[in-house]
Amino acid sequence: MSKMGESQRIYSANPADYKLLEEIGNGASATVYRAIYLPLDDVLAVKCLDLDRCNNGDLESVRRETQTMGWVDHPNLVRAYCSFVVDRNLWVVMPFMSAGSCFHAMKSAHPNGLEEIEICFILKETLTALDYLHRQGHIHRDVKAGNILLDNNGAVKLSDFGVSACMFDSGDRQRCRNTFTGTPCWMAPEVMQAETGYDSKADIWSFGITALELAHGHPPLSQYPPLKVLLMTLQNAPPRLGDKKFSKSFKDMIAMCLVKDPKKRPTAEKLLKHSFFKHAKPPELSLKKLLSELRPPLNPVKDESAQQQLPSNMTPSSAEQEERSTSVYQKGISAWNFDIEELKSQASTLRLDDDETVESNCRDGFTTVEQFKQVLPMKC
Ligand SMILES: Nc1ncnc2c1ncn2[C@@H]1O[C@H](COP(=O)(O)OP(=O)(O)OP(=O)(O)O)[C@@H](O)[C@H]1O
Repeated sequence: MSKMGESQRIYSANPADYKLLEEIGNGASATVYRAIYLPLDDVLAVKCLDLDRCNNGDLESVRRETQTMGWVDHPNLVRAYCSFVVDRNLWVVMPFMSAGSCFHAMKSAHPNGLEEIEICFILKETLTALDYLHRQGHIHRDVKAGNILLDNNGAVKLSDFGVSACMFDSGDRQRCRNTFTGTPCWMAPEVMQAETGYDSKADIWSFGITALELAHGHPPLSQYPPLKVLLMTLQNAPPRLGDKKFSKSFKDMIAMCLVKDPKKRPTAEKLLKHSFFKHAKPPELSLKKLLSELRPPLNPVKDESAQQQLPSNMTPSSAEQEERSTSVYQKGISAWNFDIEELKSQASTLRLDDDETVESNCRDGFTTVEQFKQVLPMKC
């Protein structure tokens, strides 16, 4: 299924036309490589999914991701130029985002978060992508800094449609989904409660959490285990941005996203009109400094050509260390997508008198283990 690229170029479905270079990313389901499309000498990214490692549910998510990536046509969304099967792998060909993800930007240069001017531009572009997706009847369901990609020209694109969902499934407009997915720190309260269902407003909550992640370098509650994140999200007041260094309009915009009742959250379209986004500066003013500070998001350990491109101030051992800490952080978060059964079994073995989490949550409102278990999703 070869397709026209953004630049009106056609990319073939012949693997011999692509030369895979170094690894640039590694997610729960795939490895992403920088690659050259030999007929045009174009640099691209190729996501390789090992189909043998996928069970039926994963295959469905792969099918959805490639399908969504194929039809999206928006400057702030990563689209698939084409996809095809090579041996037991699915290759998805897409534009190469040379500066990597916002998660990578924070880990490599700004562990305590980005500047407001940078965040404002990145969020405005991301929200524009969400507005487009929602108008098409789609929910992204995994909005987070790790899925917001940057290139060295200041382009911002939302990626990873592995868990995105269509609200028009089965031909009917299905406004509410009731499948449990997403990652706990960014997950809206209504998504955690499987029986209530959710819609595109769940992305607005995740967007608010992503704003806090960009401001602090990590999302709220990231220090807690998944089960505790679920419970605290449901029971505690929504997180807020408190730091004096940020503007009132930024704090107010986040507060509008992080309202527990989804009906009271604004749509992406309405949120784009918030005064915070009126201050967004073009990338040459907002992202120039950040982009100049970033190391290329290449895998320095496994690939010699990648190692040659490391800046002189980054020794292989510090690069290795960063890679290790990054992969632990990413796994700790992304793997949660697939750990719902594990969470349920954890909950079933918990006893009120021997678990601090349950005890504290009972103090905060839950009175029985049964009540506590009811917050856990029944579907996944
Ligand atoms: N087009 C691209 N250009 C540059 N880097 C990319 C591109 N696509 C993905 N990456 C990098 O690869 C990483 C993993 O990609 P992706 O998130 O698509 O994989 P995944 O297996 O779906 O991840 P997850 O664990 O979030 O489900 C991203 O975080 C990003 O750093």
